[in-house]
Amino acid sequence: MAIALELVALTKRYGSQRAVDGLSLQIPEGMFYALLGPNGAGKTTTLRMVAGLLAPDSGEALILGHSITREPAAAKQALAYLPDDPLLYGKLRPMEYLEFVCGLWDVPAIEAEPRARELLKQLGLWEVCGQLVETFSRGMKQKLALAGAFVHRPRVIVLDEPLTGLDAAAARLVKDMLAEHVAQGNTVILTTHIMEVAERLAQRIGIINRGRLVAEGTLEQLRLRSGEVDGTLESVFLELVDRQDG
Ligand SMILES: Nc1ncnc2c1ncn2[C@@H]1O[C@H](COP(=O)(O)OP(=O)(O)OP(=O)(O)O)[C@@H](O)[C@H]1O
Repeated sequence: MAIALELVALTKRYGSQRAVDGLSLQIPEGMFYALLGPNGAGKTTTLRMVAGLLAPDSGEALILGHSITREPAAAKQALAYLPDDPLLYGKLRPMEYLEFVCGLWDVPAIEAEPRARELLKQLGLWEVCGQLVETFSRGMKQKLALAGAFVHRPRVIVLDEPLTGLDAAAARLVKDMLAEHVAQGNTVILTTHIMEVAERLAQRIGIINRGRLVAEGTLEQLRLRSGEVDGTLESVFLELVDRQDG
């Protein structure tokens, strides 16, 4: 099976601090993968390098075998990245925004329009289609940004804290959409502080702390590694991070 995302000794420093410190990881295609870590562990910095928004000091990230630094066009073709603070254009309406995004990805207009409509309906934004994005609540903006990430059917979707700020119904909807995307053979990689999300949805989990990979595997493998054989992901996570800090 193809490797959806490979990190090879990825490193980023801010001054003397190593925000990401020689991170290596392989995530096979068709997987729901959760990246966990305490505040400041280096998750957002890692994802920004994966998306090609931040240059690594050394090492590299490959999407489906294409280096984001050396072959950015090929790497980005299969990738969607949803940041934790997505930038939307306030003066556009939802359909205009999605048409704009489809244009960036060369999605033919004949496919773009029904796909955008389907996503807006799915995410409960169809009723507000006539409104400018600047009038949207934070949760509505987040749902529209998510529609923008899904609209070109990316094989690999990378999301930074996608559930923050969503109400219970919206969070359920987004979790279902992500699970469905994986069921169709695509790859979802997300960061979250919500342990229940990682515990219930992720097939594999990576834990990072201080820019380094502390442990990686299925929940069962992480339980064995931590010694918390019947533990919740929360207790396994806290034990593994504590051990590295200690
Ligand atoms: N632009 C920047 N300049 C200086 N330091 C930065 C910058 N961005 C991040 N850092 C530092 O890099 C480290 C990793 O930050 P990062 O945002 O990647 O962590 P995170 O795991 O996403 O945290 P959180 O869970 O709080 O969102 C932190 O110590 C942070 O202070």
